[in-house]
Amino acid sequence: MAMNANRIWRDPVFRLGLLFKVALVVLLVPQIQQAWFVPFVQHAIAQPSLDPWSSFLAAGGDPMAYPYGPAMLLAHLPGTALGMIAAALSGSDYFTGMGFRLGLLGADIATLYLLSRLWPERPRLLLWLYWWSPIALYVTYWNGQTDIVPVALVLWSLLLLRQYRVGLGGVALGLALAAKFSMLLAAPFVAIYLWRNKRLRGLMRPFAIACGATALISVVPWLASPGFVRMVFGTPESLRLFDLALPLGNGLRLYLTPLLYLLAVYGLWRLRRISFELLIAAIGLSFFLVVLATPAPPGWYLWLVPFLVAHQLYSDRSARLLTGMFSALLIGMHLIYSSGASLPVLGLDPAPAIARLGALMSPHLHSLGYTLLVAAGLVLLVQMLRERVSRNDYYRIGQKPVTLGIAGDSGSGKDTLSRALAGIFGEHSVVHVSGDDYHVWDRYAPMWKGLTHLNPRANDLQRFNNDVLALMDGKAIMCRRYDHGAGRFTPPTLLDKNDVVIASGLHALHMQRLRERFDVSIFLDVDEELRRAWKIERDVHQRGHALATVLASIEKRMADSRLHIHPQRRDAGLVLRLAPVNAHQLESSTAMGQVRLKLVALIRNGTSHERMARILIGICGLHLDVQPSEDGREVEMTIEGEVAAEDIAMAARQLVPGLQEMLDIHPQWEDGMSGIMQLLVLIQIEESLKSRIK
Ligand SMILES: Nc1ncnc2c1ncn2[C@@H]1O[C@H](COP(=O)(O)OP(=O)(O)O)[C@@H](O)[C@H]1O
Ligand SMILES: O=C(COP(=O)(O)O)[C@H](O)[C@H](O)COP(=O)(O)O
Repeated sequence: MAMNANRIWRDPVFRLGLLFKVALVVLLVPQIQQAWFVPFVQHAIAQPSLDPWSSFLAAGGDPMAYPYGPAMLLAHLPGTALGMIAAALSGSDYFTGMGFRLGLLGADIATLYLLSRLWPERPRLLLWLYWWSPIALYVTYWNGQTDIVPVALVLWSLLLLRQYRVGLGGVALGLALAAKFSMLLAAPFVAIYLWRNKRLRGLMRPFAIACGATALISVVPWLASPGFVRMVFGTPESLRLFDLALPLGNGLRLYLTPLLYLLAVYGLWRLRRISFELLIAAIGLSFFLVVLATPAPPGWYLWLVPFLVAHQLYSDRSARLLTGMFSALLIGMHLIYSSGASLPVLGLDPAPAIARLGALMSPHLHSLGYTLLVAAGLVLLVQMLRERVSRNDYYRIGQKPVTLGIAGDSGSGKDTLSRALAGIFGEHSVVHVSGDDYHVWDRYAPMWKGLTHLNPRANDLQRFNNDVLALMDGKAIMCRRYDHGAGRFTPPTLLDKNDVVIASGLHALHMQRLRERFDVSIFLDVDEELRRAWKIERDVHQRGHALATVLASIEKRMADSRLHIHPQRRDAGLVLRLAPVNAHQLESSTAMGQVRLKLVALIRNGTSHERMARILIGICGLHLDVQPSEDGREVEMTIEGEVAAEDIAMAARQLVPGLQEMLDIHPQWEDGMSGIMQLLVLIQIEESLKSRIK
């Protein structure tokens, strides 16, 4: 990512833009900076005080001069101080304003850098869309607003959030709030994003503490200052949120902007899981709603620019056309009706000519122009809603749980694979239903003299299927557990819905109605000698059975295994067969964990295996033998070799990048064939989710 940032600095489009912006900094003197912002910051430097707001008012300053918090002042100090030094050396106060504007150029460059880190794929297009953005050029350099500072801080916070650096991310958002309180509009969306993603829920507290503490430390000390309260809280700007209101009689008014904003917050809350991309879309849409629903000052439109850039980066030409139209209408309107800049170095001041043009515009024409602007904005907002949300892959797949069915004989590794998969999604996001919990009787029932556990009649498969289908539909179930230690059932407990449903059991793929609903159906077809060795090891040492009992049970179950368990193999989308590389290892006294295994994977859904094979060989250093079927609908891969968990993680980033946000923030990847099975299941999940989108 940093490489793209370096590419940006070297790009002629950046360098030309920088030259152009330096020229604007030198030549343009925005009225609001000259009349308000610069005198305030200059006073804060020349007359240092812990309460610059009261000090400025006491010196006869304009109460409208600086409606911003301490963080904004902090951002303006360096440039302005430099400018004041240059002014003192040169005897021309012009440099003070230039220093102030250089500070804004710095925030502008920081914003470009942050955008290049957030969306690194197309750096050249990003330069055209942001660095030459007409709205950004107009708001920051012609109108002279300083919203670029809080916008940069919000983007910094979002980038840190995506990197899970929530402490610093909270501080950044707290500083954005302390620069301009309106940035509070973004906070509910960030909170919902952290809360709705179980993998991120634990990050919410540190983020909120860091953000709240920073905002409080940055603002509370000045709440006792009458000057601060008057200049920062008393501004008419924040009251614009209430301008759009429906009169309901008796002085009662329905405020539409807060209403629309709250509906946007609720809309995000309704989503099950929210990707970072959806978070960005939601914040951008809410800013857009607020800006369109109020007679927003030009600075508020700058809040939209990063989100319009993201929209244009990932949409087609129509998004750029619509954004261009919206920008032209916005700038056309505000050039006439908002303050601008003069060019004293060139002896130019377009203000009188613009005022004359404004005088020609009747209120009707002004309203017509504003209506056109809002109409273009609404069309753009609807396009963003459609393309950034409704068509968002994550949005379309994320609203239903991912469901996995794992069947196999006793001791074939169903629970082990279930635990390994829960390790990469995070236990917090997985609900696991085991077929053992649906045995009709406990270990001591006399029925087991006649029936084996492998007989479907010894299991309440109807309830198993209904419960799994309920979880697939996002409903909670009541379920008892079979305790293999005691051989008894535990009392039923509530099993809540979750993002990933894993249903493992002897008969998990037995019922067609259920089998067809799984995103991935897996059959563990372990080498028989290996399975016996595993089962004996486990049943004797973990479940307390006598060796003779286990051996007798294995023999007794052979018929039912062939009759009821193995037929499920033909219905599985993914058949995984673990076998010892050297069969004699099982005969010798090799410890179970030392037996080197190979994996034969039969993949039935026509997954393109070429890239997978390349990465398993290239990144994981494995030996592969790939046998596609004649019709290309199946492929059998024999995988051998040693592979470390970190290589599995790297392969996953390459093979299933789209699933990264579904995994835990610290996925527990496994070494060896277990890790390969984790990877193969993820690949099948992605294939299945793609079919959901079609
Ligand atoms: N991939 C694997 N590698 C090594 N040992 C395994 C693997 N899968 C399962 N085992 C071992 O086999 C035994 C049975 O596994 P388990 O998951 O309980 O099977 P099941 O749930 O199908 O009855 C366990 O003791 C486990 O340690
Ligand atoms: O065959 C199985 C199924 O479990 P699994 O597929 O996990 O082997 C077990 O023997 C029964 O659940 C009884 O358990 P226990 O023998 O503990 O009473």
